[in-house]
Amino acid sequence: MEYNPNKYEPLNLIGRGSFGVIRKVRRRSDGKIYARKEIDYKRMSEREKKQLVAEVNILRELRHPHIVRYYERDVDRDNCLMYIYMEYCEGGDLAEVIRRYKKRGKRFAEQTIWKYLAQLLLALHECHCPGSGKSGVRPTVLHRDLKPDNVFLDGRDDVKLGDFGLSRLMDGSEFARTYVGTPFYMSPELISESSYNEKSDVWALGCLIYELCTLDPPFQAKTQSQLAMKIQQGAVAPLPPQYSQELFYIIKAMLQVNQSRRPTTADLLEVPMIKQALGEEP
Ligand SMILES: CNC(=O)c1c(C)[nH]c(/C=C2\C(=O)Nc3ccc(Cl)cc32)c1C
Repeated sequence: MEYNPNKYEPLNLIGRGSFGVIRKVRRRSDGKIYARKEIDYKRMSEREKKQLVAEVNILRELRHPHIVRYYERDVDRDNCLMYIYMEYCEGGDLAEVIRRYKKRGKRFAEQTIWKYLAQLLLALHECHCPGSGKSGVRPTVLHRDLKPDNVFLDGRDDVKLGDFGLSRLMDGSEFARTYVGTPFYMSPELISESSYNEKSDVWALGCLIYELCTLDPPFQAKTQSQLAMKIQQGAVAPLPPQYSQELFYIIKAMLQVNQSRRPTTADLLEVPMIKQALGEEP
């Protein structure tokens, strides 16, 4: 399909992914608003380009109410740019909301945290257990980069998992080069260099839910080696008193250092409080 520069009207920049920018765009034919990720593949190796295309093809098939929808892609060969057109989430990313709450001394309501946890579990379950939802059978997709910056809010205050698995494109070295910020959500098994798996996504989700309660990650340190030690010890400080023991219990279960004792998304979706939080879903 030939690149059509006039199909979408570029609007303002709204975000920055780990290898490209996100721009708000308007489709000229019907005025509909989308988010466009603009990937500069000038410096990518042939292998990475092939992986990127394969990755986008898998991600385009992920159809779920709590996964940011991929619509189409386009390639501007003259400028070595790949455009990925996705669902626009007017609430922005969760990292920005956490920053805002911290600045204003606000806290998330416990009910909201259960709702976000339940919705993100459904999204992760759709990725980990292909064919569990309505979409057809396909390979397991591991998110690998679950963090507040990659969770987006729509206009109804529902959360959507975004920026899928593209970090998998980088092999060890490049991922390190491309990865920005401190790996607060890195799991113990990733630190001990065993393989990343579904339980590593559950660990990252546990870190994210803990951060919604305290507005800080569960493990923090001045240096990466001190951070690694804290993660491998796995000591989780209590939540602020306004939150229930049930919430703390589920977070501690997700932050089990021993991944064989960590619950799967299927296990967690059976928890009564999670079922109750989903009960409100249409
Ligand atoms: C300040 N930026 C924002 O408020 C913001 C808004 C309104 N939307 C976004 C981001 C996305 C958005 O709206 N849709 C997306 C699909 C995939 C990815 Cl990786 C990101 C987005 C952002 C970062």
